[in-house]
Amino acid sequence: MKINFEKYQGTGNDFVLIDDRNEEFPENDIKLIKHICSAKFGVGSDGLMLIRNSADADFEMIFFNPDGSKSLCGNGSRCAVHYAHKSGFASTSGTFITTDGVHKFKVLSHDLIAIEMRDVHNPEKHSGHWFIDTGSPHLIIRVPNADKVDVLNEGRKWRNEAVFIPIGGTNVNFVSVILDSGSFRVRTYERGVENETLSCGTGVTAVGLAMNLEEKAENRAEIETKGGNLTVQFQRDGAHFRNIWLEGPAKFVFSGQIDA
Ligand SMILES: N[C@@H](CCC[C@H](N)C(=O)O)C(=O)O
Repeated sequence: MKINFEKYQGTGNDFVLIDDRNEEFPENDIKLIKHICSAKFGVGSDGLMLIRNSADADFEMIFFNPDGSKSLCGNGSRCAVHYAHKSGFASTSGTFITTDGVHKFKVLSHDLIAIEMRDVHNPEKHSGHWFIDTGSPHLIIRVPNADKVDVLNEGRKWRNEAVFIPIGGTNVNFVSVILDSGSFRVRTYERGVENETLSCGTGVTAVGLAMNLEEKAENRAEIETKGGNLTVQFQRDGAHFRNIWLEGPAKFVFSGQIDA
C-alpha cells in the first residue's frame, strides 16, 4: 500500500500528515500507524494526523500518538490548519473538529497559526502539582531549572502514577520561571511517545494556566521549549479559564510516499 504524506513540525513536535478526505486510510490499523511513526521502519514522528472533510467545520483532524492512542494535539492541530489553508480548503480563520470537539483557528501569517483551546474549569492539584486537562491531561511540575531535569526518567515515573492509570496516564511538564518576566522554560514528557518531545502545545497551554494560578503570569505567557517559542493567552474568571489561545509556528517540511 502506497501512502502519500506531508511531514510537518510545530516548534519541533513533528508529525506525519495524511490527507484522507477520501477516507481510504484504515484508521483502526494500529500496527500501520506505529509503523509509519517509527523512525527505523517508517517515516518517524511524534504522531500521525488524518485530515478529513467535516459537515460541522472546515475540516476534521484525527490525531494518533506513535503508539496508536488518540488524544488532542495542540501543535499538530496548528500544523493541520497550516495544511488546510495551504491546500485551499480553509480560509485565514474558521473552525476544525478534532478529539475534544470544535476549535476556532486563525492563520496570522504564512507560518504562524493560533488555535483556540477548550475552556478549563476548576483545575486540580495532584501531590502538590497542578494537573490540568487542556484536551490532553498534563501534570505541571515547577523546578529551579528545567534544563537540568532528567525528563525521561522523572517524566516516566509521574506518567505511570497509579492515580493516572484510569485515564491512560498523563503527560508531564517541567517548568522553570525565567526572571519573573511572564516567560517560562518548559520540557515535556509525552505519553504515547513515551519520551521527551521538543515541544507540546497542550502542555504549554496547561503551563500558562498553571503559572497564572501561581501568580507568575498574567493573562499571557511566553513559553520557551527546546523546539521554539509559543504564546498562550486567556481570560480568567475565578477558577474558570476561557478564550484560551495557543499561538506559534507551524512548518511544512517535505512531502513523500511510504510503501507500508
Ligand atoms: N504533542 C501534543 C500532545 C499529543 C497528545 C499527548 N501525547 C497525549 O497522549 O495526551 C501537543 O502538542 O499537544
